[in-house]
Amino acid sequence: MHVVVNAATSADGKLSSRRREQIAISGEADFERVDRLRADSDAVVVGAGTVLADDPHLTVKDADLRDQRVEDGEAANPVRVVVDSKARTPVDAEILDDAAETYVCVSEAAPVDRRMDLANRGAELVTAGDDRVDLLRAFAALQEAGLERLMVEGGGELIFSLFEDGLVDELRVFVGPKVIGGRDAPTLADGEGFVEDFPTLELESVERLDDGVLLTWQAGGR
Ligand SMILES: NC(=O)C1=CN([C@@H]2O[C@H](COP(=O)(O)OP(=O)(O)OC[C@H]3O[C@@H](n4cnc5c(N)ncnc54)[C@H](O)[C@@H]3O)[C@@H](O)[C@H]2O)C=CC1
Ligand SMILES: Nc1nc(O)c(N)c(N[C@@H]2O[C@H](COP(=O)(O)O)[C@@H](O)[C@H]2O)n1
Repeated sequence: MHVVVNAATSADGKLSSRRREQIAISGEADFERVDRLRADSDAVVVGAGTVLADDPHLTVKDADLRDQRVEDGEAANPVRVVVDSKARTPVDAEILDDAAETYVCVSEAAPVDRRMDLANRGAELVTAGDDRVDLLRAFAALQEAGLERLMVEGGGELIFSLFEDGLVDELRVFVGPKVIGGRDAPTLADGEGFVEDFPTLELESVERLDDGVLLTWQAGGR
């Protein structure tokens, strides 16, 4: 399995504002790059916080890229995955439409009726962990289901946990020309934060894109 974390941050490292509303940080060229990365992935993964905040669709926007996937024998869109400990994903969420298959990874603490609602909406449920999703087990289940190339789009809580569990192979960050600010605004890696054994990265490339910069790092675990 190969896990790429992709995100866009403001110049001051925020994923969005303290209101947690979706903000277009990427420009046109970066959104096109993200679309190509989605098209090259088996699954696009987000946390429940991102679903609740953004109601994303997580599909490939360019019809030519979708056609190419179908020509290659794949579904038009990659599988969508939500990491959602308490099964809070709304049943009318965009990611539960029929544009692609959707997996919801829940913990044992997720209420049974919520799990049933999601299953009735066609979601494939993966249960791993007691109070919160055990990412190592959940990702192993995704791999068993044939999902090898994973793209994680956020948000900050999920990205931190993936680094904590040593699950990140590559980090791609578009740093855009905005200052968002705010101590409560989400950053690239939130969670508890590290105080030692900081994950280290190896810089692979730096590319000017739109009015920002794309940084590509290889992640070496902890
Ligand atoms: N600029 C960008 O590229 C992106 C920005 N965003 C922004 O990020 C914000 C959402 O991020 P967050 O609030 O951090 O939520 P998040 O998307 O990281 O989801 C956190 C949730 O994931 C679930 N979860 C289950 N197991 C977990 C585990 N082991 N570790 C961590 N989480 C686990 C929990 O339900 C938790 O509440 C929104 O404001 C959204 O707009 C989100 C994605 C990309
Ligand atoms: N790459 C990137 N740049 C930005 O500026 C962003 N705000 C995001 N957000 C992510 O994209 C998701 C929306 O996807 P759909 O357009 O609905 O398919 C959003 O939920 C974030 O994960 N990404």
